Amino acid sequence: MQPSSGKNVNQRIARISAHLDPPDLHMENTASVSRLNCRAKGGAAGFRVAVLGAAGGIGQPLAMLMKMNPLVSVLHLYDVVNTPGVTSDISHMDTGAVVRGFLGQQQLEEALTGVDLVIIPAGVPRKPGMTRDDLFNINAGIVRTLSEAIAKCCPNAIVNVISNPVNSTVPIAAEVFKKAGTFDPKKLLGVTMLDVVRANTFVAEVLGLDPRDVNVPVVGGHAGVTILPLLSQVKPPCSFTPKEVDYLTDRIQNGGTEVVEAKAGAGSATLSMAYAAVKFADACLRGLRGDASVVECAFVASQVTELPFFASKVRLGRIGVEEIYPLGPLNEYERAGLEKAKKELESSIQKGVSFVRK
Ligand SMILES: NC(=O)C1=CN([C@@H]2O[C@H](COP(=O)(O)OP(=O)(O)OC[C@H]3O[C@@H](n4cnc5c(N)ncnc54)[C@H](O)[C@@H]3O)[C@@H](O)[C@H]2O)C=CC1
Ligand SMILES: O=C([O-])CC(=O)C(=O)O
Repeated sequence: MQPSSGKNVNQRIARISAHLDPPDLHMENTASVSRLNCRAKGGAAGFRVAVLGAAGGIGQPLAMLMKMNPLVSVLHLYDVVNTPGVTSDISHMDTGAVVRGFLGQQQLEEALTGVDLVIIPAGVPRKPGMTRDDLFNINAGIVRTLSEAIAKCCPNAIVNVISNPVNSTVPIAAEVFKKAGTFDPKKLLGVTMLDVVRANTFVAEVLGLDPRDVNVPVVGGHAGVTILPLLSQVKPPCSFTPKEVDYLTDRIQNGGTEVVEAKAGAGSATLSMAYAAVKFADACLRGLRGDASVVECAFVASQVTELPFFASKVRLGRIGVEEIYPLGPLNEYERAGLEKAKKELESSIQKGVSFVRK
């Protein structure tokens, strides 16, 4: 019995292998990967996406949700630690995207080659008592290194920057791309979607609505007073008392700190951020596919104000950011908030620029 059952198994493997493309070389580097971890024929058509920092608190659920996205055909998971395990785990999900893992700096370029969208949640998160700017010293260097590799390996990809402080890391990426001669302002986007997601949730609570029916534009940047919700432009149209405006503005601006404090040293928002990142990445991919009227808020190179970068509503299309919308009519409260936001943003942007130019 023994020899014949072994033979049957081998025949079965041979039959399955005949339906598979050549083995995925990247995966062969990982621990328990067999010949069967190859790309199945008939895998979904779609976009190629890389997640840099894929083994982290945001990276893992983000990778899982991207594996569930029908617009994704190939998902590259890169980190400096633990990608073999995360890749093996996620690759068992019976969704269309093929998952490949890349571990360590020596595999970074391979992870980036040929991708359409790069999502960057790599870097350290806050602990209670820290500001996002306190992360600059570590995360600036990480984003610079990753951006250099992007400029080299996938200069035409759309780049979604999540790593904090976003107000500085986006200018850092822009400077790296400028140095490399690859900067395309339409393709570099700082992810501020979590501010919109929070604003929709908190406003819906106050109004007694389903958050899915609420849309709050949040402009400026992604830290404290630079996060400027435009409560006068909420859809559906509504009004708030001055007390509600104060409460909502404060809660939206400090939503990140609320989570940092609740996690008490164990990091910052990861699950809601992964959700927001995937919502935003999906919008970028729908734009790339050619869908009409894909509009989201993002921190981009902009002429909406006198600052070189600013978050506002943008229309996403085949080439990335196809249109940046003006802020629209602001009330007095929002105009005062805008002045405060610009002051802080200016120095955060300059700090990022100087980091690369120094
Ligand atoms: N834009 C936004 O709205 C938000 C941004 N963030 C930021 O996202 C970043 C990541 O947060 P978490 O996932 O919670 O942190 P984490 O520490 O759980 O994960 C970060 C991951 O990055 C990896 N990493 C470190 N250096 C790397 C490098 N050179 N190349 C590739 N990967 C590298 C680490 O190994 C780790 O797996 C933080 O900077 C955090 O402040 C967090 C929440 C919201
Ligand atoms: O607050 C943090 O450090 C993480 C973050 O950006 C957010 O949750 O909005």
